[in-house]
Amino acid sequence: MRTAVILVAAGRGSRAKGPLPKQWQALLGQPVARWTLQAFAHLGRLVMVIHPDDRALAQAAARGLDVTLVDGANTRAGSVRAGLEALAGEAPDLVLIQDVARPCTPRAVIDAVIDALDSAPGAAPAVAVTDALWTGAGGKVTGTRDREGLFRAQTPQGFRFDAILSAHRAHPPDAADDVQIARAAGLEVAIVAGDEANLKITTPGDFARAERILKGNHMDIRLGNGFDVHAFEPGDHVVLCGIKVPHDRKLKGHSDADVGMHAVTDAIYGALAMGDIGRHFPPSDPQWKGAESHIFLRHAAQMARDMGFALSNVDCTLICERPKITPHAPAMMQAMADILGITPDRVSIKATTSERLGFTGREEGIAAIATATLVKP
Ligand SMILES: Nc1ccn([C@@H]2O[C@H](COP(=O)(O)OP(=O)(O)OP(=O)(O)O)[C@@H](O)[C@H]2O)c(=O)n1
Ligand SMILES: C[C@](O)(CO)[C@H](O)COP(=O)(O)O
Repeated sequence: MRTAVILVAAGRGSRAKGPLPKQWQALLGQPVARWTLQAFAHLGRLVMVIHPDDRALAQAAARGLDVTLVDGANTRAGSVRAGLEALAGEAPDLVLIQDVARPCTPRAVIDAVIDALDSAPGAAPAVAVTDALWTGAGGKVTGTRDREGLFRAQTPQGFRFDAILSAHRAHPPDAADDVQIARAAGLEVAIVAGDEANLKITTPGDFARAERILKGNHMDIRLGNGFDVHAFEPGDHVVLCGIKVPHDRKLKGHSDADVGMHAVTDAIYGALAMGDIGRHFPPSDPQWKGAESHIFLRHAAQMARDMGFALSNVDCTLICERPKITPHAPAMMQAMADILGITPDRVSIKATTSERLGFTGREEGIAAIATATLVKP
């Protein structure tokens, strides 16, 4: 089935106020219209109907996406008709008609509309009215209405293309939506499950609601990796992931030379795209000479929190022939968790040998590789 999408964007957004029509105003850093276009881009054929004065704004919002711009009319129905006429030559099988002012339409709603068109000429999402309904005048309740069987209509409203084109051509351009026009032409319209998240930005407060919804849809997940190596020198213990482990040599480096903790610290900085330990604690600066490694790790974890991230997990592999790590791993996980401010079940410390190959195989030093996951809800 060839499916086209008409996104109506020719309104003036008078109720939403602001310096520009609502569809061109910014929502989390990009125009409202761009969010809506992105939600439908997978369907391939996009026609956006605009006010002729808004062409530059529309081009900016659609940059990099394949969108045909068509001039609209002074009613919503007139704008939809302009979009339908622009598609008449190519006659797709199905058309979805979407308010560009609905930037949070979930993919499940779009899919449900398309699926319902297998068995009906029209389909549209709606949410059942759950509040009591009143009439009112002069600030007073003047009556009540039965809410049974009432729905709040949403978009996209989907139709077999030929049927809705004929219906629009036969109807004056004054209808509230395309379902009204379809029904006037005798087309059956199936109701599919809408979503409270599928709000239409109508008044100024709706921008903040839409931002909250989009933030929820777009959890920010960051991964970082870290790698470190320290050489052995004469000594009687090593410090690994915060734990003193008896050994016949020690690791060379400032202070505790905790190679595992350094790798985890760099993984966190990496996830934040904030460089590495050397950037925050330059070895050339005397105040950091001999600094203990937990200072670095605490700093990275605090920086993540300050940037709004929760540390979801860290995973560190120590690469050495000796000492044996496994007996100490539970204590290491607890020590790292305490410094990171997370529970030990989110910290993994494990080890491998390098099969006696390379510098770790010759027991010249220990290497560590680590991964960290940060999440901003
Ligand atoms: N002449 C019109 C009027 C509306 N629309 C579009 O239809 C959708 C739903 O309309 P509405 O929310 O009422 O938008 P506006 O007409 O812009 O808002 P207002 O009534 O507050 O001015 C919007 O995406 C709007 O851009 C359109 O393409 N052409
Ligand atoms: C089509 C529509 O979104 C269905 O709810 C709505 O009717 C269009 O917006 P308006 O505020 O009624 O113009």
